[in-house]
Amino acid sequence: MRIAVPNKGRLHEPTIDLLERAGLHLENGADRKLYADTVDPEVTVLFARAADIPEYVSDGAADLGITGFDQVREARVDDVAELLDLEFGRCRLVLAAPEDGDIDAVEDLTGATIATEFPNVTTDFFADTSVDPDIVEVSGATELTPHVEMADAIVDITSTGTTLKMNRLAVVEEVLASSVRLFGREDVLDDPKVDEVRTALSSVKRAEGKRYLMMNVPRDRLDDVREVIPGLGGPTIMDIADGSDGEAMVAVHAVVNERDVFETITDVKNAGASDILVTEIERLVE
Ligand SMILES: Nc1ncnc2c1ncn2[C@@H]1O[C@H](COP(=O)(O)OP(=O)(O)OP(=O)(O)O)[C@@H](O)[C@H]1O
Ligand SMILES: O=P(O)(O)OC[C@H]1O[C@H](OP(=O)(O)OP(=O)(O)O)[C@H](O)[C@@H]1O
Ligand SMILES: [Mg+2]
Repeated sequence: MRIAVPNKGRLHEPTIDLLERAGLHLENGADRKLYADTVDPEVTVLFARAADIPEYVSDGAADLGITGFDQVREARVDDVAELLDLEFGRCRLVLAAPEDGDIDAVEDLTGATIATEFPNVTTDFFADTSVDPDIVEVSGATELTPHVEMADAIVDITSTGTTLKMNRLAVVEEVLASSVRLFGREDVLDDPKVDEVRTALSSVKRAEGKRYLMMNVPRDRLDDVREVIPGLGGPTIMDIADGSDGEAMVAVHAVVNERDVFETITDVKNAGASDILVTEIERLVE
């Protein structure tokens, strides 16, 4: 099983980090190599440009791929299926035009020229509209093209909006919302390894923002404590040896959203819990 992942750029590090956290540790270094083995002898990682990954998966050079949804759409591969939204690399492909110009709506683009690194996504977008502008493919610095009279508008990636603003461009319309996805070629989806990889990656995503809470509770206060633990499924309750004064005690373990931890600690303490421990969770397998 070969997984194609971004070899550089902003998606490289978070992808490697995710594989590591999922337990798919890379064995022989990730830098400047084409391939890396992982702890799983059946799983190899192939490093490729983010834009080439969908094609690698479709062609069979790799079986699974991790890259932006924008790249999957641009590659127009029809034999791959999405397996998981990895929820990072969030950005939008937008149609943008000079702030002080007269393009305020898609309809203003009749006879116009659009510069983009995403000619296919752009073509598909305009196919659903009443206008049919010329599309010019560029390979970078797209935001510059309206200022050098190469284009009237652009379709480009934005996330914070800083680059558009710096170039005095305003969003006319959203073309596509993107984030990084795990996807696979349809003819390998039955391989149990695919599900293993998907489960491992989704277990990391599920654990993000969660904490594991452990505490001791006198048995006769258990109901009060249970009431104040915000539910992500019921807590686990275990008998423990009686307290020093012979009081019957139980251990209560629960998975809690990180943002609820502060309040929950106060609440369970007031309800009678003691020896409260909070730990991070690496993975949460369904
Ligand atoms: N500003 C951004 N915020 C969030 N995600 C982004 C942003 N820019 C790009 N991305 C996502 O990252 C993907 C790859 O972009 P990145 O800039 O890392 O690679 P690249 O420009 O293709 O790299 P290179 O040209 O150096 O190979 C994009 O297709 C998109 O999904
Ligand atoms: O809305 P913002 O936060 O400003 O992000 C948008 C910018 O990010 C990307 O460029 P990147 O930094 O990847 O440089 P690149 O053009 O070299 O790929 C994208 O092409 C935009 O130019
Ligand atoms: Mg880039």
